[in-house]
Amino acid sequence: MDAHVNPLKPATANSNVPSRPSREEAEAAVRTLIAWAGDDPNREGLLETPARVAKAYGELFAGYDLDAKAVLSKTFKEVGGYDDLVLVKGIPFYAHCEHHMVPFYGQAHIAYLPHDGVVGLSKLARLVEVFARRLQTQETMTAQIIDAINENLGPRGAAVMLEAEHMCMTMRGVRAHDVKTVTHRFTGVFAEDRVEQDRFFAMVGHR
Ligand SMILES: Nc1nc2c(ncn2[C@@H]2O[C@H](COP(=O)(O)OP(=O)(O)OP(=O)(O)O)[C@@H](O)[C@H]2O)c(=O)[nH]1
Ligand SMILES: [Zn+2]
Repeated sequence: MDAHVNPLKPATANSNVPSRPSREEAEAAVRTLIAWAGDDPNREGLLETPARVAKAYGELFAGYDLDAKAVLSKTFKEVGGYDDLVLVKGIPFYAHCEHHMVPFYGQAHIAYLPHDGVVGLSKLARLVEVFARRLQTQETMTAQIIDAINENLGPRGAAVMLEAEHMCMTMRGVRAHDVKTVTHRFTGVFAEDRVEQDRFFAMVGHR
């Protein structure tokens, strides 16, 4: 998926904030953080780092320039009358927690019960990218994914589960290793029917 992300997005493309600082300002901020960490931004090994970090941010936070509606715009109706559950499980994602700006990463499992056609399977993985490549909480990301599915596909039901490890809990802070945070949300038939929920959990393989 990374190959489709533009690492050099223009500084003006974000509609969520009034304006972005220039690339030069972003690089200066990185130099400040290097000095704040205790190193010398002028030593040889760090000279190009601000430029690399700015470029990396273009990739890691590309989600601000991605649009869920565009990702889910194309559907297919010719599926032989198939209208049962579609589950795409184990979609890997890397996000950054909005509290510490360090990664949390794991897998997303997305299911829906089609109403009027199905969406290309890759689009569900792309949808995860739209929201993962931002400053996030796991709860917000879970809600945003299912809201986008409901708004754009109008399914009879949808289910989203995220399982993630938060590096702000492992490499700093409480240093609780191997802790997984699980969030899930059900809407439509999945919210109303425990049998559908259990089917989702069983198919995801969640114990
Ligand atoms: N609910 C939720 N909390 C998160 C997420 N990512 C990080 N956090 C938590 O955000 C909280 C921020 O707590 P604060 O007390 O403001 O910050 P802090 O002093 O750095 O907290 P510690 O991590 O406990 O050292 C921490 O408990 C994190 O574990 C997330 O996706 N969802
Ligand atoms: Zn955090």
